[in-house]
Amino acid sequence: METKCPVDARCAAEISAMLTPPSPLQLQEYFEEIISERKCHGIEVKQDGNLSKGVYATMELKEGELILKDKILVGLQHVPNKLDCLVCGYCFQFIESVEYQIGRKLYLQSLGVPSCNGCDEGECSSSSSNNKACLPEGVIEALMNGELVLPYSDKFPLPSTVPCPGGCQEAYYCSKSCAQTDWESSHSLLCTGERSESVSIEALSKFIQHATETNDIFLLAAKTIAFTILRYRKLKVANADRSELSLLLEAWKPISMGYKRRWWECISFPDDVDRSDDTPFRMQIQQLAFKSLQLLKAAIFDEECEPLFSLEIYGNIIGMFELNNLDLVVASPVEDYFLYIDDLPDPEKEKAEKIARQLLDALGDDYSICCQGTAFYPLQSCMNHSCCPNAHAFKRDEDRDGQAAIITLKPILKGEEVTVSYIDEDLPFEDRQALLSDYGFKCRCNACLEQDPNKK
Ligand SMILES: C[S@@+](CC[C@H](N)C(=O)[O-])C[C@H]1O[C@@H](n2cnc3c(N)ncnc32)[C@H](O)[C@@H]1O
Repeated sequence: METKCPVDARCAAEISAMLTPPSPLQLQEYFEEIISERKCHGIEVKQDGNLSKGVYATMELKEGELILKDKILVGLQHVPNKLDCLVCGYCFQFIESVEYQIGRKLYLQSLGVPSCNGCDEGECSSSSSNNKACLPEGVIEALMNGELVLPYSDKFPLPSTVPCPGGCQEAYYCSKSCAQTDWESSHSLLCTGERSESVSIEALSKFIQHATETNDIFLLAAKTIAFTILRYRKLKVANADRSELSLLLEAWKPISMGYKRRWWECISFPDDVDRSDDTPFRMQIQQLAFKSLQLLKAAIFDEECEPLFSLEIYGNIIGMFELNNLDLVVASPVEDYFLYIDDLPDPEKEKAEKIARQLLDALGDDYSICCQGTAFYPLQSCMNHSCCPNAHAFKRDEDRDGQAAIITLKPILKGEEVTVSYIDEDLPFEDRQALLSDYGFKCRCNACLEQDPNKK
């Protein structure tokens, strides 16, 4: 049976206003501001005749050019990945020191905490299953408390850790400014520490537990809702005379720009479920979202922002993450450190390897895992797919935080659309179309038109 949410009926008019796509003018103004803020050159966001937006070149672009670095609007490090990498909770750069990152991982391994082999999207492996060498006593502690400094680690400096100002001991930052910005943008409502501004820390913990056990996309949806509520409160202080709805729509504007559909309607159908179970599967997903929403409501409800707690809005927020294919990946300095040692000339290498080799053996195959998560990038999420793309997301050596970098793959003419591939474009035609059907469209790029067996 379809899940009914009372807020959907009570706030129908507000929800409809929130889900109405922005007008071409609103869209143009919003993205012009973002493009100028990000100091990007040579691109614009435009709608086509069907009101679907895309990114277009406003000048000739050369091959290999960085065309945009996009900041995260809301982002999240995957929960299992938190055990492998300690990163800033706002900008997602690695923090503390190479020694601490290694020591922390070894310490968690020694407690039997499973490691998530994130970069390969592999399965979580239990550390005890690998044949890892033991280290002399006290090495792990010395790595973590700074007593053991590894040779050449000064070539890979990391910012020291700043704890969450709310005292939750779960979020850490690279600077006071990242801590403050995250606090003001969403964390003050989602913090479980003593300074939390949530309605109930107990309810919040229940919501977090449910999301951790089911799908951490709910944590990202909660961040989006907290972000909108906090923007609403700030706007209200500065514009006391404006109506609640106009303030809510203004607060919601950055999210309103993202392409959305209801999560239970657009979620990829799992391979291991019988196709005839499509309807029950989608109803189950809707029920799961409703359960999560009720837990979140008990934790951070704000009456003036009630439409944000409707299943319709919650489903559309999660669907936005589902359809926008925006992985958050940050390379680990631990990997760079070991590669650096390996590249040293002798006799420096021989000396440095004495300790490096022992650490590598103790860490095992998963010695270095990148930071992995999901994020919403306002500009990158406007890019359409092509199986013969002219740009791609590519992190250069200097890209050490969660920002997305888009680089051209070939020269792009003025007025041409800038496209990326959402999938592995080297797959055969049928496999590509099957994967793209999860995004709700049939690709008609030149490669697909050429390879379509049914082409006339
Ligand atoms: C990340 S958004 C891209 C921006 C989107 N066109 C918009 O209006 O916001 C992904 C969605 O755009 C549409 N899309 C992307 N590439 C497409 C393509 N090659 N052909 C048709 N639709 C496409 C699909 O609806 C997809 O779910």
